[in-house]
Amino acid sequence: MHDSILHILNTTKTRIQTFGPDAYKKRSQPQFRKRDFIAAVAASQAEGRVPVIAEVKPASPGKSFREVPPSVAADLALEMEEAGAVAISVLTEPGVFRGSLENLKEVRKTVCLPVLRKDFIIDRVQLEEEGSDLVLLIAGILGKELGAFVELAIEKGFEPLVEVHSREDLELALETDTKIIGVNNRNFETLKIDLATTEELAPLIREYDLEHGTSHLIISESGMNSPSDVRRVMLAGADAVLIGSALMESDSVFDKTKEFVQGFCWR
Ligand SMILES: O=P(O)(O)OC[C@@H](O)[C@@H](O)c1c[nH]c2ccccc12
Repeated sequence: MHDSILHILNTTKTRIQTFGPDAYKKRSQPQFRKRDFIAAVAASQAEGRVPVIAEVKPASPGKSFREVPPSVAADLALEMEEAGAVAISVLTEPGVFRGSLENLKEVRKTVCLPVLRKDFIIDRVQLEEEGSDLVLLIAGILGKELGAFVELAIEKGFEPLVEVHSREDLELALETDTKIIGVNNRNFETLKIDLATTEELAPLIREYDLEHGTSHLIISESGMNSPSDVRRVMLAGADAVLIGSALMESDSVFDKTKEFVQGFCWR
């Protein structure tokens, strides 16, 4: 693991210990009607759009994009929605990524799209926090506990998105009940991007599904800067893409999102 990721895991652990489980209000079920991400992806494809999950990301390791208080998060998400994004991802990790649960809450109140909570979930108590439609669970971090976290997430009313980066991660993911697998093109040890990660893993997921009569939605995550990057991962078998930095760095989040959404016809 890269130092910045280890730092995040440590501070997350400390935060949970400091505030203690009592600080987390139990989510009353059903908390709200979950927005159907899988249906949204199908609708987007049927309309000829590229399904883009657009990410509200104030910063990333070693890089700061912009100050994002909740009102700005909501405005950005609205621009993304109006430009045709299929869902919004909101960073809630408060240290390195400078996200917040307030941003998540404000975004979900403002847009009609499904919302993904992007964080480092390492403790069950985090699944009692602010609601979202989808929650990210990272196979490389949860390891053998992944299956139990997927079950709990489902029980709590979230749609899990299990993130993988290697064949070992993928094996763990395929043993769980997740319907959505995110292939992260960024290596958590070096933080380097390689879109070939999707080219390697997406076909393995397709093969698995054919053999087992199952069906997984594949999201290619990280490192896409242009419609041609998106084309590459879609041709490799991704159903949708997750883009943060390229949008946050642009002068117009609306225009940039639109560029990706309208990108090309891949069929
Ligand atoms: O900014 P990018 O390269 O477009 O990447 C977005 C998203 O994939 C990335 O933020 C991400 C993927 N997995 C994560 C896990 C935690 C925090 C962040 C992430």
